[in-house]
Amino acid sequence: MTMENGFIHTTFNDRDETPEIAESIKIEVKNLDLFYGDKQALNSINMDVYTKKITALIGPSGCGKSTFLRCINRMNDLVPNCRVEGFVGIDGHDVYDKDIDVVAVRKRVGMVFQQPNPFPKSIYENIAYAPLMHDIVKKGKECDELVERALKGANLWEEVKDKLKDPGTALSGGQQQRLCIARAIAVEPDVILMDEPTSALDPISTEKIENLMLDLKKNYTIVIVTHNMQQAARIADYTAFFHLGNLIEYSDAKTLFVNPKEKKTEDYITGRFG
Ligand SMILES: Nc1ncnc2c1ncn2[C@@H]1O[C@H](COP(=O)(O)OP(=O)(O)OP(=O)(O)O)[C@@H](O)[C@H]1O
Repeated sequence: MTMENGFIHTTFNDRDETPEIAESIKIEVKNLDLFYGDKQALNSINMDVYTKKITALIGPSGCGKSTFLRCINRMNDLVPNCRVEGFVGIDGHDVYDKDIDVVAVRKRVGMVFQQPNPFPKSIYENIAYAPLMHDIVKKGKECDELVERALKGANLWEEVKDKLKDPGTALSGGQQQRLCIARAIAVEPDVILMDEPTSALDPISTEKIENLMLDLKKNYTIVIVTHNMQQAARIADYTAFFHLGNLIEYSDAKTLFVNPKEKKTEDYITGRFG
């Protein structure tokens, strides 16, 4: 389908014409405020993220997309002077509950970053390290099978099956990013967060990752930050537009791109600012 606003000429990929009526909620965000020191970076965000869907976060630089993404697995805990108020729930469990095991949260919520960041270890060890540490598998056959499964799940197996002992860092950028995705799915998360996962990649590697995301959403809930609106239109089921720390509009992707309700959203997607 061709976009009607004249700016993005793309087709919507693999998505129903009308969204399902009753989606199940995987992540519930209520009245979320975030401060870096005195500076408020997120203002009372309310948003439900739906199970086994791709949700894209878009908006101009500095609007809070990455900050919001990092709230979901508490990566912002690692930032000094960062304070979070409000509720982030995964399957109804408060991620910021004082008794919650943060390591367990990060195991359920995997993350893939802008720059592929394989460990300085072999391809095999990149995948096996966390599952062995978390006692998900035992060394040997069980672990070998998991490594194969994760690499197949990330559409990388055929390219690396004969060189599993080679360093992960020796792969191409696109292969390294798929290795990082394989590493994320190896611990069997529910949610995968992706922070501009293709911005460092060439168009062919980008297409492979986008196709991979469409495969992965059969099993995982995916939230992706992207600067690339065409990418959001191609792959996302839902899209959220942020501006200056506010969630301006959130809807199924088709509505947001073709028939946005807010003037600010329309101005952004038609290239008037940002
Ligand atoms: N560690 C930090 N300490 C202080 N301020 C920060 C920190 N990280 C982000 N910010 C500020 O918070 C705001 C939101 O930043 P964030 O990186 O979340 O935006 P973004 O929409 O992801 O931007 P970009 O698209 O450029 O990555 C910005 O004003 C930024 O300067």
